Amino acid sequence: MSAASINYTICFDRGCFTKYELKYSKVKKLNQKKLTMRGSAAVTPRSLEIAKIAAPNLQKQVRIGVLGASGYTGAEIIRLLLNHPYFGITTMTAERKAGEYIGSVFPHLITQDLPKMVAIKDADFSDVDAVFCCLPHGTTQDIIRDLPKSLKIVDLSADFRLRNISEYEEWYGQPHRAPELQQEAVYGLTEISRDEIKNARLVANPGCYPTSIQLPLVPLIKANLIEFKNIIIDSKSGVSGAGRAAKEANLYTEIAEGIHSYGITRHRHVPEIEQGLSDAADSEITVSFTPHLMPMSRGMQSTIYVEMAPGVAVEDLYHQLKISYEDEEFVEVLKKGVVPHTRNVRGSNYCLMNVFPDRISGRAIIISVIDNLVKGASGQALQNLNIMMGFSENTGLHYQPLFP
Ligand SMILES: NC(=O)C1=CN([C@@H]2O[C@H](COP(=O)(O)OP(=O)(O)OC[C@H]3O[C@@H](n4cnc5c(N)ncnc54)[C@H](OP(=O)(O)O)[C@@H]3O)[C@@H](O)[C@H]2O)C=CC1
Ligand SMILES: CC(=O)N[C@@H](CCC(=O)OP(=O)(O)O)C(=O)O
Repeated sequence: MSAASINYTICFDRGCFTKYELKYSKVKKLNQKKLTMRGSAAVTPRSLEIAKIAAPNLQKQVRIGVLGASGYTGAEIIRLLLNHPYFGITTMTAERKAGEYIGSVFPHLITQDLPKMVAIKDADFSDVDAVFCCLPHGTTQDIIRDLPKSLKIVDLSADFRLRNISEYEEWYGQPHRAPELQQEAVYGLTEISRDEIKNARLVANPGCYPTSIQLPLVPLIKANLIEFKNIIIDSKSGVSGAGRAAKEANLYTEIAEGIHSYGITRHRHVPEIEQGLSDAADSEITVSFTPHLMPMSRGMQSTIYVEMAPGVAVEDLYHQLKISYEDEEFVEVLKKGVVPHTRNVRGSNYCLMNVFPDRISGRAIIISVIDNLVKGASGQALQNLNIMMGFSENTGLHYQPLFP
């Protein structure tokens, strides 16, 4: 920028266009979906104003599609993307809510100018570089199979998480219809697999429970600090984990003022957790896993009971977690004795964890907390796409937890 003039670029996506056209007479409405203006202007209050608006838009160089924008993880990725300097939303899809604007489905987004949601069959992927696929598992395989091969994809569903197709079919109760894509998919537990994620076209974003469980256990298993048997995991989730589609079991009266277990011994995250832990151990690990539903909208805690390897003390587990995550922005091993609370990660991409001695000698209790919709879904998905597109991993993820 010279002292006398200022370079500006204005890149208007559909929806944003009219707003700025009214505001800045320099911008002529063209009959285009997208208009990019470049030039220079004398430094005046107006040109500075244009540049201020233009700078972030200029940089929105990656065009994003959100499939399943009308669901909880879709809404959450939109919330995060709206503050992302390089990713701009050009396409959004819905099923029942197709034809509606996001603000009518999610009023907390009503102030945002975003494209109308369309049915997937009507979506135009010609102006999309990457998609977040926020669709129910089972539906995702067919849809991803038909997307242009040039697209980078982060799939939030479980469809491509299990390498073993027959295991998928057993736990999800349906045939896998895109096994060839499964071979290509990279399991996207960011802190553990970022080197593979960098070169991936299709990333299978981990489940929320498996994220909260593998983050603390993988480093301890890799360091041989815990026994590979008798791992007991007790997890608790907020109700948004079940998605937005109406279900009787998720009515306020069924959830409020109580807590209950579900999926005992047969929850579909068991094979995903065991796959990750077995990879870390390089031998087969089985776990006891029981999820619970909590009367809160978002948040997740996993309490994990382990046996330490002979001669290992709780301090060794703590030290290992500390050194494993000392350079990680989104995983925080708390000070000794501090108990992680789900309320301290709400709305953020953080995982907080700590390890405590059990009163039974030789055993330890690990606690980790995440926001199921952020680190457990959309936040981690954004972390992964940042890596896939060559941006700094934390871009657009500087949200501090909400309080209260
Ligand atoms: N909620 C969570 O905490 C987490 C969820 N996930 C996974 O992310 C995915 C999305 O979850 P979530 O956002 O909670 O789910 P929701 O039920 O809230 O949203 C599902 C979305 O998919 C759309 N949809 C439903 N059926 C179809 C179909 N047949 N074809 C095309 N679109 C369809 C819905 O559109 P419409 O509403 O318009 O019908 C909606 O936009 C799931 O696979 C889930 O398991 C992963 C980690 C955590
Ligand atoms: C509370 C609740 O119902 N949670 C969901 C898990 C969350 C989720 O969406 O699972 P994926 O990450 O595999 O998609 C469940 O138990 O099936």
